[in-house]
Order: sequence, then structure tokens, then C-alpha cells
Amino acid sequence: MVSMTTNAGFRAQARAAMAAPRSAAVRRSSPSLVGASESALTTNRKSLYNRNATCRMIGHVDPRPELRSHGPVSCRAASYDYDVCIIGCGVGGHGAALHAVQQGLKTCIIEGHDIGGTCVNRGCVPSKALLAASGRIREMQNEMHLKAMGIQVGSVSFDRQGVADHASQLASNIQGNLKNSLVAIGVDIHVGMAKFVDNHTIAYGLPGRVDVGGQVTAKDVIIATGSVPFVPPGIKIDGKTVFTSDHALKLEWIPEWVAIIGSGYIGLEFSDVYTALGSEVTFIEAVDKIMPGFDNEIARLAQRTLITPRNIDSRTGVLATNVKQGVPGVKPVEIELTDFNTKEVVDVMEVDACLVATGRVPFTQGLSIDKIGAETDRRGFVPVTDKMEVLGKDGKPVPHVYCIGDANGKYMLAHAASAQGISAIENIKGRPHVLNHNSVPAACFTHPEVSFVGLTEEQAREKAEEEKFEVGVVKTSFKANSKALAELEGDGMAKAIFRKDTGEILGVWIIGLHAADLIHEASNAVATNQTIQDLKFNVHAHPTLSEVLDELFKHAEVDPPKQEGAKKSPPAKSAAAAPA
Ligand SMILES: Cc1cc2nc3c(=O)[nH]c(=O)nc-3n(C[C@H](O)[C@H](O)[C@H](O)COP(=O)(O)OP(=O)(O)OC[C@H]3O[C@@H](n4cnc5c(N)ncnc54)[C@H](O)[C@@H]3O)c2cc1C
Ligand SMILES: NC(=O)c1ccc[n+]([C@@H]2O[C@H](COP(=O)([O-])OP(=O)(O)OC[C@H]3O[C@@H](n4cnc5c(N)ncnc54)[C@H](O)[C@@H]3O)[C@@H](O)[C@H]2O)c1
Repeated sequence: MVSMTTNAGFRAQARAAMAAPRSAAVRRSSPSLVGASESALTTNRKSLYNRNATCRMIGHVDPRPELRSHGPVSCRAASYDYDVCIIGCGVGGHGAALHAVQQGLKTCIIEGHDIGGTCVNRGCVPSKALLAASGRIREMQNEMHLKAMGIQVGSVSFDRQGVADHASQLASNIQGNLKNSLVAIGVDIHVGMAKFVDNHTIAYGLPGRVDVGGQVTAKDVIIATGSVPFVPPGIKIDGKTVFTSDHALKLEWIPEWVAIIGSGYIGLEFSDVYTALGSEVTFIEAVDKIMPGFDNEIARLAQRTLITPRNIDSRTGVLATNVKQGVPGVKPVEIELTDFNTKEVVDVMEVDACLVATGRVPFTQGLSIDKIGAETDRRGFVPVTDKMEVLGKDGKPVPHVYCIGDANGKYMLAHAASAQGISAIENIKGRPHVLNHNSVPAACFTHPEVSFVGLTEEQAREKAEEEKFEVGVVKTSFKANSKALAELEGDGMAKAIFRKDTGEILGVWIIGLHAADLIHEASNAVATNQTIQDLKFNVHAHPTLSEVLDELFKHAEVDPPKQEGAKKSPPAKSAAAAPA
């Protein structure tokens, strides 16, 4: 049955405030490339014209025989322009480049759009700026909270454009810093979309720009081409009434009622921003609960602090199957909802705007990885080994080609991308290295924040069932923490999940003030193979929020060692980000 949910809050005034839409397609073909190094471009045009049929050296011969002895696919000559060529200059490519130079490798980056990639320009950085500003507004509007500390404020107002400018200026500053940090250490930045000619040869250029482009050779190549928003079929983005995070970050208007499709990281963070700025939010989530990736208990608490008290409702177990854009001031956005299980259309909602936050897909098309004997999976991710080596169609690593960051889909986070970049360089240097993804922390920067490392309690119990061990769970509350109470921020908890027999930390979850900063004690412990017993002896300054974790670890009870005299049981499985 199809019913119609009418949007009472649909206002012509709000729509009229919208700025002109900007097409997502423009971004990919924009010739205005920040970070383009003219000298680098010149060098590479030369390299293109001077290159002969084998592999011509351009200003660099590696003196090490081991680096000259390979190259069966492309280069019979014994030298390359670079030791390492990195395709894509997001945080992954940047992290890899810094480590490569530190390891003495002559390095270049080829970037097709903008230095800094998603994180700096359309992701972490501008979103955190919006969250910082809107969080401050929320706090200053919370009269009860302030009054409890003896503070009174007059009416609080904000300037939408000012908030938007804070985000765009921050992105631009950090982009500049990133570019300077590469230039300062001698990384050549070439401009253009890159594609493989063979394992050691990369061609690059921009559509419609004969003056831009060239070809470089490198002993090793790292793919770091990142991702773009995933838009489900049936949804048409106009960048104005129906948009992705790429557009939402510009904060061109503040819709009165916004439907957010997807209650993952992007959905949650934008619900925090929009509700602080006065919007009403409706989540549309395919799974039968919102925040499906969270530990159940943390999700329940998040519901109590981040959802229930706010102007947010949700439709779960439904897919947004068709979204029709609105016409500003004339007609609302229409969203067709289909039951996830029965596949029947159950409702059509009308809202002012719709943010599509349904995940991201790798940006790997156009790379011609077939030229190196590899292919992407059906979603477009580049398959890799634990050492970030690209896997060929034959199931074996393709010599000298690595893939890091969102493009390989292992863990789509900025710091994971850059850690994978460092790991790839270690492997290139001949020091086998495997990054332990279980030690990579994650955080959702809502107010309050949610952070975690490792497994949910549910996942840990499943693992325990399979591997026959007992799970221990300890919890502490922010309500018992002096610093949190001084801030009147007692809503929050930390939870550790561990093996009772060994003390191995399986997962730690925190919801509460500065949870994103607090998680690192736990994630670093996992990375360095410390058990929960080891952490009990760490000392924390008083009064600090870090004592929430101190309390947590001190509460954990691990089985006594089975053998007389044994000091502690080692973790069941090596968890370190350590040599393979
Ligand atoms: C709204 C939002 C908020 C986010 N917030 C956070 C957060 O708070 N914390 C966090 O950890 N993560 C966050 N993320 C995720 C994070 O941005 C990504 O995980 C991260 O940017 C991935 O880095 P990357 O280097 O793999 O790819 P990208 O940053 O996507 O960079 C890839 C680069 O490669 C270039 N490129 C692509 N193809 C080619 C080619 N053929 N030739 C040359 N260049 C090419 C692209 O132009 C791009 O610049 C957020 C994402 C979004 C969308
Ligand atoms: N703080 C952070 O670290 C941060 C912030 C933002 C984004 N990110 C990264 O960006 C990536 C993308 O984030 P995201 O929130 O878009 O993805 P996500 O995968 O976290 O969440 C997407 C949600 O959309 C739902 N969904 C998918 N299709 C749907 C449909 N047709 N109808 C209804 N629901 C649907 C899914 O069930 C899921 O819950 C993530 O991988 C994340 O790692 C990280």
C-alpha cells in the first residue's frame, strides 16, 4: 500500500534561500587544479617526448643493483624516473609519500583533482568544522545546561554563511599545508588522471587539456585513488534538494526538514549538524535499526543521547528506492520507501531536502588495471594482500604494485589509508609489514562523540562461540568521573570486551565527551599487544576524562594463570601492527 506523508514544514522561504546547484560531475573534470606544480608539469611533458621504447631515465638512476634488476613487464632498462609513484593525493597518498621520502625513496604523486582528496576537501576536515561550529551553537542554546553552571546567555544566533566559510577556509588551509609539506621534502606533484601503461609506467592527463599530461616510470607504484559517494539506483542527485555529503558540506542552505538516507557515520554526523542548526531530521535506514554498525548497548545509549532528545525520527527496515528532486519554492522532494524484506512500496515521503548517505564506492575506473593483469571486484575495489600488494587475476600479487586507502575497501577511514600507505612503503623497502586493522580506532564526531576499536560485544560473543573461550565485559560511566561532572557531561559510558582467559582486548567502545580522543589508549594497547591486565598499572592524571578508561581497565577481571608462577598469559593471537 502506498501512503503519502505530507511535509507540513515545507517552506518556500527555505527553498528560495538555496544557492544555485553545483553538479557533481564538474568536480571530476575541473581543470583548476590546486597543487599543480608548473615545474613538475614541464618536467613531465619533457619526459613524455624524450622517452624511448624501453624505459628512459629522467634525472634519476637508482644506484642499488637490486632496484635495477627487475621490471620484466615494462622496463628492460635499469632505471626509473622514481622509486615510487603514488596515484592520488588524498591522506593515503600523502602519508605514503611522507614515509617514502623519509626512507630515502625518490617519490612522485600524480593527482587528478585536488591535493588532499576526500578527507581534506569533502570529508573529515570540513565536516568537523561544521560539527565544531554547530556543536558550539547547540551548547550555547542549552539554557538548562548553562544555568546549572550559573551561566546565562542572551539569545544565540548564527550566520549560516559564516559557518560554511569556517568549513571551506579550514579545508583550503589544510590543503595548502598538505601541499607545502610535500613540496618541502621534494615530492614531485604531477597533475592529471593517471592510468597504467604497465607495472612501472604511468600515463596521465586531463580530458580536453593537451597541455597537461605525460608519463612517468617508477620501480614501485601505489594506487591511492580513494572513493566517491555511492548513490543507489533510482536516486537522482541535483546537488540542491537531493544531495550527497559533497554538497551538504557547503551548507548552502538549512532545510527545515531533511531526510537522511543511511544512518552510518555521515548520516549521524549530519544529523548532529542539522538539528543544532534547527532542522528536523528523518532517518531512512535499510536495516531494521539505526546505527546498525554500533555495539548494541552503545547504540541504545546513542539513541538516548543523540536521537530521542532531538528533533529526529526514523524509518527503519525500508529502502529509499526512488527519490524525485524538488523544485525550490514549488514542489517538495518525494522519497519512495520500499520494505526491505517484502520489497513492496510502503510509503512516499515529502521533505524539503534529502541527504544521500548510503556509503561510498571506490574511484578506480579509468586506471586500466587490466594492463597490470589485475581487475577490480564487482564493486570496483582493488583486491590486495595483507601487505597491500595488488592481487592479480591469477590470485598472485602483481609485482611492484600496491593499493591503499578507500580504493581497496579494507577500512574506509583517513587514518587507515595513511597507515596502509606507511605499511606499503615498509613492504617496498623489503621490511615485511602487515597493518593490524583490528587496532585501527574509529570515531563518530557527534555531540557527544562515539568511538571504538575492535569488535562489538555481539561480534566478540560469536567469535568466542566459534573459538571456545569466555568473554569478559566491563563498563564504566562518565557519571563517576570528576572531570565529566565538572563539565556537567555525565552522559556516557565506556565498555571493554576481552578474553577472560588471556586478557586479550577484543573491543573497546566509548560514548561521551571527547570519546574520539580517549579511544587511543585502548587502540594503541591493541596495536602493541598489551593485555587488559597490563593497562591496569598505567597512571592517569586526575581529574581527567582518561580516568574513565583507567577505571574500566582496573575493573576487568581475568582468569588467574593456569600454570603456577606464570606471570600472565600471552594474547591468543598476535595483534600488533608488526612485521608479518
Ligand atoms: C563527509 C565525510 C566525512 C568523513 N569524516 C571522516 C573522519 O572524520 N575521519 C576519518 O577517518 N575518515 C573520514 N571520512 C573518510 C575519509 O575521508 C576517507 O577514508 C579518506 O579520505 C580516504 O583517503 P584516500 O587517500 O584513500 O582517498 P581520497 O581522500 O578519496 O583521495 C584520493 C585522491 O585520488 C585522486 N584520484 C582518483 N583517481 C585518480 C587517478 N586516476 N589519477 C590521479 N588521481 C586520482 C582523487 O582526485 C583524490 O584526490 C569522511 C568521509 C566523508 C565523505
Ligand atoms: N567520523 C568518521 O570517521 C567518518 C565520517 C563520515 C564518513 N566516514 C566514512 O565514509 C564512508 C561513508 O559513510 P556513510 O555514512 O555514507 O556510509 P555507511 O556505510 O557508514 O552507512 C551507510 C548506511 O546507509 C544504509 N543504506 C544504504 N543504502 C540504503 C538505501 N537505499 N536506503 C536506506 N538505507 C540505505 C546502510 O544500511 C548503512 O547503514 C564510511 O565508510 C565511513 O568510514 C567516516
